[in-house]
Amino acid sequence: MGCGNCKVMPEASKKGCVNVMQSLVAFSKAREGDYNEPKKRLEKQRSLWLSTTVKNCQPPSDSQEQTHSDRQQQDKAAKYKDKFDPRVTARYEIKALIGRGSYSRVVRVEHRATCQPFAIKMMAVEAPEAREVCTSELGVLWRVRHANVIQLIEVFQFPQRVYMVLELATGGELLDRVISKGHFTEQDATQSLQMALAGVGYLHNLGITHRDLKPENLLYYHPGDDSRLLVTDFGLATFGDTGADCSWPLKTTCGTLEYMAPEVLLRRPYSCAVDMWALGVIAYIVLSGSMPFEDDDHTRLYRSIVRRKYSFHGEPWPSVSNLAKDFIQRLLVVDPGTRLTADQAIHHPWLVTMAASCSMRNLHRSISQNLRQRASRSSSRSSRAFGLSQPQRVIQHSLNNPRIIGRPMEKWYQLQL
Ligand SMILES: Nc1ncnc2c1ncn2[C@@H]1O[C@H](COP(=O)(O)OP(=O)(O)OP(=O)(O)O)[C@@H](O)[C@H]1O
Repeated sequence: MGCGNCKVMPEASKKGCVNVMQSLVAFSKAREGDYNEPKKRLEKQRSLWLSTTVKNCQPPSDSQEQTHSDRQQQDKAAKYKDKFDPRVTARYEIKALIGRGSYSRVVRVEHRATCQPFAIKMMAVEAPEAREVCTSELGVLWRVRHANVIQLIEVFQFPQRVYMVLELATGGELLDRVISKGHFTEQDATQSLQMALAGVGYLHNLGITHRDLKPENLLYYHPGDDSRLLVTDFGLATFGDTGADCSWPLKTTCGTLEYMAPEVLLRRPYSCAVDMWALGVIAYIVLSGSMPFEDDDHTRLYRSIVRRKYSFHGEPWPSVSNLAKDFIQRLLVVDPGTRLTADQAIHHPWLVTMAASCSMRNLHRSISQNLRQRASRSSSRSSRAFGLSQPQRVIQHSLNNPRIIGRPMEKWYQLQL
C-alpha cells in the first residue's frame, strides 16, 4: 500500500548520463579503490548465504494449493522469463512477478543450487535517465550492510539490462502491515519508526541521502511480528562528500511531492535533513492513516508544505499522545538546521520509552477508516495507488505514479508564497 503520488526525478544531468555506463563498468570490474571493499564484502556474504544448507527443491505437492493470485503472478513471471538473460536464469529460477517500477521489473526468484528465495530487480538501462537511476541505486547498494537496509546479493550487468539480486522482502509495505495487524497502538508505531530510523541513521552516517523515503519504500522482511523493516529503493539516493555531518549542499530537485522537504521545493541547497522531514510525514501517516500535506492541486500542496500547514485535527489525533505529536513536530520543522537528526530522533523520549507512558489505545479503526476514505476519494478521482490491493496497484502504479522529469518546478518557485 502506498501513499506516494507525484515523483519528481532529478533532471538528467549530462554528466550523470556520460558517467553511468563507466560507473557500471567500474562496478563490475572493480579490483581496487572504492569499489573493491564493498564488492569483496558482498562476495563473502553471498557465498555465506548460498553455502547454507542446500535444500531439496521440490515442486509444490498437490496438497499445497496454489492460490489464484499465485498462478496469475506465475503467468506474468513466465512472460518475463524470455526477457531475462540466460546467464541469469541459469543461476536463478524465476518464480513470480512481484511488481514494476518506472524502469524496473521485480521478480521473485529461487537460487537453483540452494533453493533460497531472492528478489531480482531488472532494470532496462538504455535510456540515460534509467541508467542514472540504476547507477544511484547500485552506488548505494554496493556499500551498505545493515539489518534495516535491503541487502544486495549480486549484480549481473549487461549493456542494456542490469539485474540486481536482492534479499527478498515478503512482509509487505509499512502501511499494509498497519492495516493487517487489526490492532495498532503508538507502541507499534514506535517499533516501526525505530527500525526505519536505524536504517536511515546508518545511511546518513555513510553520507547517503535517500531522497525518496515514503511508506512504499519501507518493506517488512517477513510477515511475522518480529520482522525487520527494510529501507528500499535507492534510485534517487545520493552521496555527500563529507560523510557523517550531513552538511554537504545537495541541489537537485527530486523526490515524491507529498514527502518533499520545504528546502527542496524552495530549491535551496539541502542535506540529509530532507529524509528526516519525510520521516516526519511517515510518522504522521502511520499514526493517523492520513497525510499531513495533501492537495490535488500541486500549487496548494507546495504552499502547505513550505508554510508547514498541517494539523492534528480529526480522528485519531485526540487519542494520540503529546509525546508522539512532539516527535512529529520536531521533524516537520521548516528550518533543516533545527530539525531532528536521525541520531537525535532515535533518542526522542517517545521512541526511547517505546511510548510506554502513552495511551495504549487501539488506533487501528481510525487509521484504517482514514486510509479507506482516502482510497475511495482517490479512486473516484483518478484511481490513485493508495489503499488498493497489490495487483491493481501494480497496474495503476505505472499509470498514476509518474516520474516527472524536468517538472516545471520553476513555475512553483515563481509563485508568490
Ligand atoms: N527486495 C524486494 N523484495 C520484495 N519486493 C520488492 C523488493 N524490491 C522491490 N520490491 C517491490 O517491487 C515493486 C517494484 O519496486 P521498484 O523498486 O522496482 O519500483 P518502485 O519503487 O515501486 O517504483 P519506482 O521505480 O517508480 O520508484 C514494489 O512493489 C516493491 O515493493
